[in-house]
Amino acid sequence: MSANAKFQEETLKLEKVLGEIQAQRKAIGAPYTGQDIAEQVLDDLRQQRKKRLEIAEREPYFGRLDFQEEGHSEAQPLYIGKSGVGDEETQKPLVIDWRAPISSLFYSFTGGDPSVTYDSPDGIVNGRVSLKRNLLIRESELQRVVDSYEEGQGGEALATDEFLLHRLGESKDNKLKDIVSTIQQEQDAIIRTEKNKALFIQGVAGSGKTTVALHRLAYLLYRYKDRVRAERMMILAPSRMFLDYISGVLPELGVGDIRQTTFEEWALELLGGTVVPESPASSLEKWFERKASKEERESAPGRVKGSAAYVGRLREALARFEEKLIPDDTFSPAAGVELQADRIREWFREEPSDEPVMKRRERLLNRLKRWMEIQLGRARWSDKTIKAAAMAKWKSYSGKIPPLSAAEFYRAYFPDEATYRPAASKRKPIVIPPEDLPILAYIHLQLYGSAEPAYDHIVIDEAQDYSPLQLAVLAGRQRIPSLTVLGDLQQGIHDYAGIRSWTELSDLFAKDDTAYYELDRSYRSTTEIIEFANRILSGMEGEVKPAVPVFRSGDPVETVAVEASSSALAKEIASTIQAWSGGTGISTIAVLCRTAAKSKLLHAELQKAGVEASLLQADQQAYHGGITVLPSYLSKGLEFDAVILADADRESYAAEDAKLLYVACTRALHRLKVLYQGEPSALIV
Ligand SMILES: Nc1ncnc2c1ncn2[C@@H]1O[C@H](COP(=O)(O)OP(=O)(O)OP(=O)(O)O)[C@@H](O)[C@H]1O
Repeated sequence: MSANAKFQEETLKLEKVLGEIQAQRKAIGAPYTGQDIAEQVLDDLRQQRKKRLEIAEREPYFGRLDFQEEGHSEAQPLYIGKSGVGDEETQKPLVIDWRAPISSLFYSFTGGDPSVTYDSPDGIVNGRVSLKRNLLIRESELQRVVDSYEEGQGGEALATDEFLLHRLGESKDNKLKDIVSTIQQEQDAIIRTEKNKALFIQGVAGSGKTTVALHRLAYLLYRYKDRVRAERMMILAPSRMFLDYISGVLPELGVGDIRQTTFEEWALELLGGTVVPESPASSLEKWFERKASKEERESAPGRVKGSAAYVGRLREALARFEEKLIPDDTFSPAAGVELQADRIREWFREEPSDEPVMKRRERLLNRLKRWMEIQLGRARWSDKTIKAAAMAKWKSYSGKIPPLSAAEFYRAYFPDEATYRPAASKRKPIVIPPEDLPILAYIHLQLYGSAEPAYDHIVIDEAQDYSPLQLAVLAGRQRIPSLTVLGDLQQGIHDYAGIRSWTELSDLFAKDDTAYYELDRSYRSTTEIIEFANRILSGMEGEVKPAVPVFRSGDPVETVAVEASSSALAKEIASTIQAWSGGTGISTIAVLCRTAAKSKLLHAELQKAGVEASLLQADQQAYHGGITVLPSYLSKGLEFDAVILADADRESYAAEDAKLLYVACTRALHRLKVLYQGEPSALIV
């Protein structure tokens, strides 16, 4: 069939599907505003469906796979889209949800042998693929039809996926996008991994970790409909700004209501406003605005206090506390009415051991109250004086089992290590160093538990910056381990608090409960940029894994010496920005400096040179796109069409700064320019 005929065929198909979607959408009326609760619930579902149909109307599907199931006489064309749409009359699927078992064929089939199998809820299904077609539909218009496999046409899928390259070549705005139409085989395997695993993903910069984790959440909600709820899922990311950057992906995948927060916010909420951390900006400054030695980073409080060994010490202290909780005193609410300490201890042990300590304490005290009521008998209990005296005894006994707060507990059991000052008053929060926050969260959960239900699934992004303690705190909020933990050790610029190897985290789980994947293909940057970044990696200590580029060629990376004056630097940057902005498909540009202080100076200098740029700082809530000046350590996780590294000199990026320089360079999609004044960093020569 000619390309024209294919286009015609697909145009007709699209008209038919759009007609059906529109009819279904129109049949759902305006939102219900009445008081009937049952009707409200039903309408909520209807409105959710309407939203999905609206998304589907813009782009109903992106792929077609012609599949002949074993035992069937002919191949069926399957259209795959972001959500499934059925023909209301025939009840047959018009569009199949990308998360459906059969859709996995679209992602896993890359040509070669057309005999394929996929896992369905009823078992393995065998069959043959005769066509794999990509369709680009934008705003309900068919724009491109590209076959990546057609039976009898050579047999091999195109070596480089034209569709993928087209997508990667596009310029980016200030938000991460979904990738349903071009999910790659190795990414699909991660997305579809079974729910009950602590899944660890080590992936090079730009390998799609964040994107894949978000798609996995959408998949789990679809696959485990009956067991998983969006309200019981959580995404943890390093900052509010990063959360804003990824905020568009889930709604586009038809997923709402998932809690998206940072570990810090989550833990502070858990502790109910009793503590506040020292400013995070000042802690970043401590590690990035001046050089910290290797020894300093290695023995940093975050490393020591976040280690698995420290979790062990906390656990042991909590066990000691519990052991000694019941005092040796006899409880005697009235003359001749006594309960020995051993008996009370027995009662305490009878409380369910999976309940937090303080809940058990409360139940025990209530039991004592009931006991004393029975022992005193109705006549004496109704005597006000006797009752008041007994209650006073009960109160004084309760006071011997004090309900310690987490902060009080840590001070009592680790007096040399809890360096914060006690609260000035009950209403004032205690100011704590950042490394104590996970400790207090851990203690609080053991003592008091949480009012929230357990989490069905937790995603932790940039997990190389997490300590074993932080992960232990989170895992404690699940009944069964179900986590997606992703990061890149090669980008571990916060190693003063994070890990050196994934086993530090995975060792917290039973072997059978864990799964580990590596992603080494990088989709973000051009081959030239990836090769440049890989050279920086090779200067790093220990085992390094270079990123493998998808073959997408761009302009060479330029390394330019600039005259040693701030105005010369600003002039060079201004002219680069001007050249790049001239219709080369570049809309976001980052100018990266080694520190926040330098970024501020350069930003002012650029303004003088007539460049309209925004300055991005540590406490920022959102990244707005356009031209941005920021310190390189804040660029982690983000991406820009083009990056200018303003100060790649020997002093700014010494050998131990390889990770930071790697992060900075791998933010660029299409263009990278590296400037230095004086001697260039040894990492780039
Ligand atoms: N299969 C894919 N199809 C199209 N684009 C993709 C694909 N996989 C990843 N990308 C793109 O690559 C870029 C990097 O993705 P993402 O930010 O998720 O990677 P990451 O591994 O989390 O990166 P980093 O660790 O460097 O922050 C994004 O622009 C994303 O859209």
